[in-house]
Amino acid sequence: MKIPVIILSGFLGSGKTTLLLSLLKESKVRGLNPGVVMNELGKRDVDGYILQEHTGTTVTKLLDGCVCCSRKEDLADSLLVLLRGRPDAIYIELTGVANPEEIAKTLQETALQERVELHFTITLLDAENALEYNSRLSSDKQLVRTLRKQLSTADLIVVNKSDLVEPETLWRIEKGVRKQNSEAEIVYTHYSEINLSPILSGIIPRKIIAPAPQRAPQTFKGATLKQMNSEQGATAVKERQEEPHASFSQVTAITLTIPQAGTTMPSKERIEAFFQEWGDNLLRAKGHILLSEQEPVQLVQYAGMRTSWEASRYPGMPYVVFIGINLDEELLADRWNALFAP
Ligand SMILES: Nc1nc2c(ncn2[C@@H]2O[C@H](COP(=O)(O)OP(=O)(O)OP(=O)(O)O)[C@@H](O)[C@H]2O)c(=O)[nH]1
Repeated sequence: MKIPVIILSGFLGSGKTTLLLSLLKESKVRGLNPGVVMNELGKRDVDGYILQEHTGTTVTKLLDGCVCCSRKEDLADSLLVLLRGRPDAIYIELTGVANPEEIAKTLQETALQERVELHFTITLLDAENALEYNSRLSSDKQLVRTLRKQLSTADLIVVNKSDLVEPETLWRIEKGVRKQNSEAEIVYTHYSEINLSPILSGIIPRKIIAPAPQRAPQTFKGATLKQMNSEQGATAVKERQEEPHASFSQVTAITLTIPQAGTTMPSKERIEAFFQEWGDNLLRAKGHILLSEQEPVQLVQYAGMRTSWEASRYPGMPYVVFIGINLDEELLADRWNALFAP
């Protein structure tokens, strides 16, 4: 029996890891033993640590590049290693700038095609920012094309962060999504809360001899915008360019540590203002910072121009990964270090 693979795709900060956490918790309830691959553009593994801390799950981490282009071979190798552990399913969380179509092709490679099959591709959207992507990212044409691919190849599109927008915005998002994908189910939610039954349906612990997994009828629940039927504006856009290409060209990930001796720790507000300073150039930041000896380490996340903080048990050296478009690395590092000047 082929091992079902679920791909989690979606732009930076759209809620993929939040969904993966739910998927792992639900898998545990169902007695499933999934293998998990997480790909990060940066050199540090923020999300893998979050998963380990919250679910105890061991994750295969592919850092410092994108498995749909620069690190393509690594994905196939990692999957082969994971398969040795005979998982019930494999969940792959892609970077926010990956094209899921390339991952589907990897699964078709000779060494893998008899052993795994694509079960679901789920693409998440950040409702608060989705409508701005085309203009904000317009300097990177490959990236804009990749974001379209994330939509057109999805079986399920999760419009997340709907707590941050008016219903009118959701209608406009649905209209835009339908231009790329006329068939996928679209659900509206926050904190990636969706009904996971249709996704996990038919995936049964291997110790119980199971038939091949079947997709359940697509009853994802959540809030679907019922009045909008798929015929309205439903012109699926076909990409002409078929050959493989990089999924982005101007996105970089820069990891900065916290200056050590003789430093002053800035307040949370100063760090938040620092993120905002970079405007559209800073797409995402995440890491672990110790703000004072009296407080626990903080997991800081900057996504969709909002910053959130959470206590963490991360024991290592503090750092922050910055992911941006046309970011000036030297300037970023200089200004970052200046934040900690005594
Ligand atoms: N307000 C709000 N915040 C959310 C929601 N879903 C996720 N977040 C927050 O958004 C941030 C990014 O969420 P992640 O799940 O890490 O997003 P991601 O897609 O995995 O991010 P990358 O892998 O870095 O691209 C975190 O701080 C989440 O807590 C939501 O529905 N509403």
